[in-house]
Amino acid sequence: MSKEIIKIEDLTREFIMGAETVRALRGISFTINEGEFVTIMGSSGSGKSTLLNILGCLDQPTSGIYEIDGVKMKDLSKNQLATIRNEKIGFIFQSYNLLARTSALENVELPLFYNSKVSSEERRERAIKAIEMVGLKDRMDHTPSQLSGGQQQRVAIARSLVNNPVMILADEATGNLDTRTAYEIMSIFQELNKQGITIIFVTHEPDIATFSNRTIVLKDGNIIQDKLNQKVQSASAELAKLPKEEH
Ligand SMILES: Nc1ncnc2c1ncn2[C@@H]1O[C@H](COP(=O)(O)OP(=O)(O)OP(=O)(O)O)[C@@H](O)[C@H]1O
Repeated sequence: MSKEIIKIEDLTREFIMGAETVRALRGISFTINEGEFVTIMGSSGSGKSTLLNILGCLDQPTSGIYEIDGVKMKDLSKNQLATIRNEKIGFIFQSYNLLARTSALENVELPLFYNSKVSSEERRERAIKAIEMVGLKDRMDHTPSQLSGGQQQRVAIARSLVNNPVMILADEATGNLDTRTAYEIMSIFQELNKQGITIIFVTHEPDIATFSNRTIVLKDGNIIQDKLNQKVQSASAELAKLPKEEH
């Protein structure tokens, strides 16, 4: 049986806005096993980003339990949470969040600068390996402005991998990309998932969710659906079906 990596129980998050309380999450519960590829869907304002921020230890719930690998996040200090964020979780955002005047390789090396156990040689080696995994070795000296959107997102994926995270959290990671590029990125995620990395992926797009194994749907801060996808599509197979690009 696979190991439970995430456990959420009766989780709430409220924001006090003057006299009003916004109940962004209203007591949700689920578990995620190691190796799952989960998409989180729901309309605007349903609580997706709030949930992802809590899962990424960027925010604390108002009440309820959040455990990673059996450890309760609310028992940890700020420093311990920062270590978990840096060593266990890879983050990928819609807007790539790369440093502008810095090469792809140096962007990927960045998370390792905070890891005093890693020497500069090892840092470089690991960054090159991560860049290779996303198929960008021939572009590693380019800065973000010299790369396409899809290539920039690959750099961001490589950066998220360099610390060997146990899970990747992605927030609308294909939101700025055309269909072909989005499918290319999804095929990289599927490949990483095959290698055992747990992926939690927030998206608005139902076709993107078909590439994951399980979909959780939020509405007004509640889970209204949580089910395994009966037919998981292969992103590389779907990519091959798209009309050829014209140049
Ligand atoms: N920092 C905050 N302060 C006050 N209210 C907030 C805050 N963050 C989120 N909210 C509110 O919580 C609710 C859920 O927001 P959230 O950003 O999680 O939704 P979402 O599903 O990610 O939406 P979108 O798809 O538009 O990004 C919304 O009503 C939002 O206005």
